[in-house]
Amino acid sequence: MSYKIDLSGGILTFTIDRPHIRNAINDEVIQGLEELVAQVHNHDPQFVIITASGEQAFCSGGDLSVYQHLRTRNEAYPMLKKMGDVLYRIKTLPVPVVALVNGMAVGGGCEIATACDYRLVRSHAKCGFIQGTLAITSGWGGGTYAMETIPHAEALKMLSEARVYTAQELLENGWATKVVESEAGVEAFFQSMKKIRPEVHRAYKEIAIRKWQSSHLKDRVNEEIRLCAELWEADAHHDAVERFLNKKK
Ligand SMILES: CC[C@H](C(=O)O)C(=O)SCCNC(=O)CCNC(=O)[C@H](O)C(C)(C)COP(=O)(O)OP(=O)(O)OC[C@H]1O[C@@H](n2cnc3c(N)ncnc32)[C@H](O)[C@@H]1OP(=O)(O)O
Repeated sequence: MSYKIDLSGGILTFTIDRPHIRNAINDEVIQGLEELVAQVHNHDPQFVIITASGEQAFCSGGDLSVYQHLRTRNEAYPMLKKMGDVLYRIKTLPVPVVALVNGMAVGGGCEIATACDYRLVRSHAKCGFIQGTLAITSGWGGGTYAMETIPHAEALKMLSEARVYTAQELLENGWATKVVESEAGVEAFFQSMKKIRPEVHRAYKEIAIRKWQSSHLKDRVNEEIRLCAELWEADAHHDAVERFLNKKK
């Protein structure tokens, strides 16, 4: 299985479990995220955590060995939309969603972390919207969420530079909630959050969801997905993916 879902101490944890491929996202992981959303509504946890196996990567984005076969905008759109839809459902879950960024989060991996309410970033982790180096934009909603999460200039810079940022840089631009050296830092975060009753956390999440609904966040995400699909079919994108996949051959 490419993922794990565990419930413990009122926390539902989703772990991407493909460390050999830097926890890249394939269709099975997308289905797992859809299962995560269903389990939140079944088990009523206090918090949701999204993380990944190993220390090297949180997530390296879409699995290029699989998605390289999507050539046209019409072929790419269904994958982008399916992942974009489940990421929106994760963002609008009725409880706080915490990304434990255990390692590199690049491309769609950075989008997943950005969709979460909080980002606890390990000090060695580097994260960035590197889609620009593949001649596309974010395509799962992450660009829209970045504009919601950090100041405009910082978001536009992070998206447009298409590079990885250090944990310290991510703390300075507001993307990282906290840089954690070890599990103790994560534990301290949850001990603090658990001092407040679940119904208060849910009420504040409701306020955020109402803001996103009234500002048509979902429509903005859908436009991002459409634009990414358009750029996807250009030779510049396919050539960049080809270079990555052939880099070691
Ligand atoms: C809308 C979202 C959008 C989309 O879905 O298209 C994207 O996410 S676009 C961005 C797609 N992701 C990338 O371009 C990142 C590609 N990966 C890397 O740049 C590096 O792997 C990095 C920086 C994440 C880690 O580098 P490191 O040197 O630590 O590891 P390797 O590069 O040697 O990778 C180990 C092994 O995993 C394979 N790998 C890594 N990432 C991916 C990926 N996203 N898709 C497929 N395969 C991936 C890599 O090829 C190596 O395989 P091996 O057979 O061992 O050579």
